[in-house]
Amino acid sequence: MSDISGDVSVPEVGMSDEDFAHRPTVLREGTFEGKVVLVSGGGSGIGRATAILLGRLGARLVLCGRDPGKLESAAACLTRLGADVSTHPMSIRSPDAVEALFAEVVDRHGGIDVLVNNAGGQFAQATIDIKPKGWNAVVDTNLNGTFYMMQAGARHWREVARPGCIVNVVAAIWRGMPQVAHTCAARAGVVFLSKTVATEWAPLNIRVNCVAPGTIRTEGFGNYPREALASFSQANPMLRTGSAWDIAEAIAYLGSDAAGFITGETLNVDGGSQNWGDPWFLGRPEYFELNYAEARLPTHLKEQAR
Ligand SMILES: CCC/C=C/C(=O)SCCNC(=O)CCNC(=O)[C@H](O)C(C)(C)COP(=O)([O-])OP(=O)([O-])OC[C@H]1O[C@@H](n2cnc3c(N)ncnc32)[C@H](O)[C@@H]1OP(=O)([O-])[O-]
Ligand SMILES: NC(=O)C1=CN([C@@H]2O[C@H](COP(=O)(O)OP(=O)(O)OC[C@H]3O[C@@H](n4cnc5c(N)ncnc54)[C@H](OP(=O)(O)O)[C@@H]3O)[C@@H](O)[C@H]2O)C=CC1
Repeated sequence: MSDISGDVSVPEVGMSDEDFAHRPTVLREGTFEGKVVLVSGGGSGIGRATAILLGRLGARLVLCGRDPGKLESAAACLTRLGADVSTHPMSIRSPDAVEALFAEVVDRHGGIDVLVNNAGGQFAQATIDIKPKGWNAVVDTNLNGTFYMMQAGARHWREVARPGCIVNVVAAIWRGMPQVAHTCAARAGVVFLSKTVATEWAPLNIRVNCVAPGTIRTEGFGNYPREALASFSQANPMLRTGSAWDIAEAIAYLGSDAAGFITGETLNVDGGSQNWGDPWFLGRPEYFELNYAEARLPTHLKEQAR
């Protein structure tokens, strides 16, 4: 691929398009040669890093998301790198828009080989205060939207009798996710939906896997207050956040033939947060401050704790 030049002022926290264009990867050049890869939410953050990595590895890229400006900016970068890319503004929450997207992509590229369901997100709120509309918005995006995309992919592959591969970006949900319960519930749904269809769709030669990111510094962090960001780097025993590149490489691996015997799996890329860590999306409530917890102990236990 050619060198990147021109506008690289990308809204990536910590890593730029330039970094993604040059960062070494263990994956062999040409790994995705001749493959068409659809990346939802490909205009920013993890999706954008994934598109750049897959483009470097030879993929033809299809990017979708709601904001045409973000998609155009990512496409301009990929074009500078020499990749073939098309952009499709739409919302994964609309089954009609998903159907139209697949029709457009098949028309333009002749088919799809790998589907990366990365689009998603949430807002932080105490569960007790979440309104039905907010709950539904998050579940609709992360669970329903991902399902529409997965089903459209499977129907496409069944129709053309071609192997398929799905990689869903979920989250490190294993110890619950206080202050983002809606997304935790939706991602848990995607994990078990994926395990289910990994079996149902095996006869169609379709592999289905998930990548579960821990706290990954992207522009998505802009949705959370300063107190939350402070806890994000304490969310795993490595005491740091990951990069979009860490996730992109995991997606590329599961999407490649190197993972040809893996299906129904979830790969955690979380710095070990499933074992230890403490992310709070609005900041840690006083109740959970260690000194405060000690202060609440009955006297005899307080003495034992010292
Ligand atoms: C584990 C590590 C960390 C993870 C990090 C990441 O994932 S980074 C990646 C992060 N990237 C992202 O998260 C980006 C993607 N996120 C999004 O696009 C939105 O958060 C979305 C998922 C709600 C979808 O949006 P949409 O356009 O469909 O929704 P809308 O705006 O029309 O709102 C619908 C309803 O939701 C409610 N409500 C919404 N916001 C708030 C709030 N702040 N407060 C309270 N409530 C809120 C409200 O009820 C509202 O209705 P109302 O009362 O206004 O009539
Ligand atoms: N960063 C982190 O620490 C973690 C991130 N994740 C998940 O990883 C994924 C990528 O996040 P990240 O890159 O960090 O943040 P971003 O906010 O940059 O990425 C979210 C992407 O999803 C797209 N999107 C959101 N809603 C829709 C929709 N209804 N239809 C189509 N596209 C949509 C957005 O594009 P647009 O706004 O143009 O629609 C955007 O490109 C998300 O699912 C996120 O929740 C999971 C765990 C941790």
